[in-house]
Amino acid sequence: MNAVVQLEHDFDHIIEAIAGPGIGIFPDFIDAERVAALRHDLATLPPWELTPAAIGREQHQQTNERIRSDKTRWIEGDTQVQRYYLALMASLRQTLNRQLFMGLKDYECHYALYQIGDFYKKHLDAFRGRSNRRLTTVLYLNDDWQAGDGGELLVYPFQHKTVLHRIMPKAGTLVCFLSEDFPHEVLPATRDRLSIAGWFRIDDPVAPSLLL
Ligand SMILES: O=C(O)CCC(=O)C(=O)O
Ligand SMILES: [Fe+2]
Repeated sequence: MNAVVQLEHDFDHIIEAIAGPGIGIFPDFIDAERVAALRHDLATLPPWELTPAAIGREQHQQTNERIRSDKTRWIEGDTQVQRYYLALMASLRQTLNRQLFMGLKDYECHYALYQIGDFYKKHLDAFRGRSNRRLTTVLYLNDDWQAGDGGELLVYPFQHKTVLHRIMPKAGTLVCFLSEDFPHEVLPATRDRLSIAGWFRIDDPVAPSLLL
């Protein structure tokens, strides 16, 4: 049984979460060995390949260190473990399309490095009718993360100020949510915080949203 098939089982929980509340948190989504390989892949990138992250729409990207201060690098399948992760997400995309008719056309993702004190202020990943990002995924790569290390992802219900989820960025945990529906922010940490943020996209941003 290969790894992708092995993880099919976990997709059931993702499907249920997206069809239900629109968000799910999945500890141990990826085995420790593969998480370690991804972490190593990111940690050994030449430093100049990690660049200040951009915000805004694709055509009008700008960096704004008041909103976010992490550094990112797109994952394009340069290494075996990158190809594994992209294949796994391709398989998830097919499952989402088959079971929820989401019409997801592709997936883009990047490594993100938040160094000590880095943050990403409260934001939405997509604005209705103005972005083709439909579903956000974040996979954390941090071994032995402790409560005192900070760096939590805070997720809010749409247009509410109370925190819905407070998520520690522990190795192997995947967070998955509808990009237009959940404002979220990354708190500063006292150690480096490594992750892969990704987005499933549709072709046409003005197409009607999934009706659940
Ligand atoms: O790293 C995280 O927990 C979330 C990152 C994020 O919100 C983003 O890249 O849009
Ligand atoms: Fe985000």
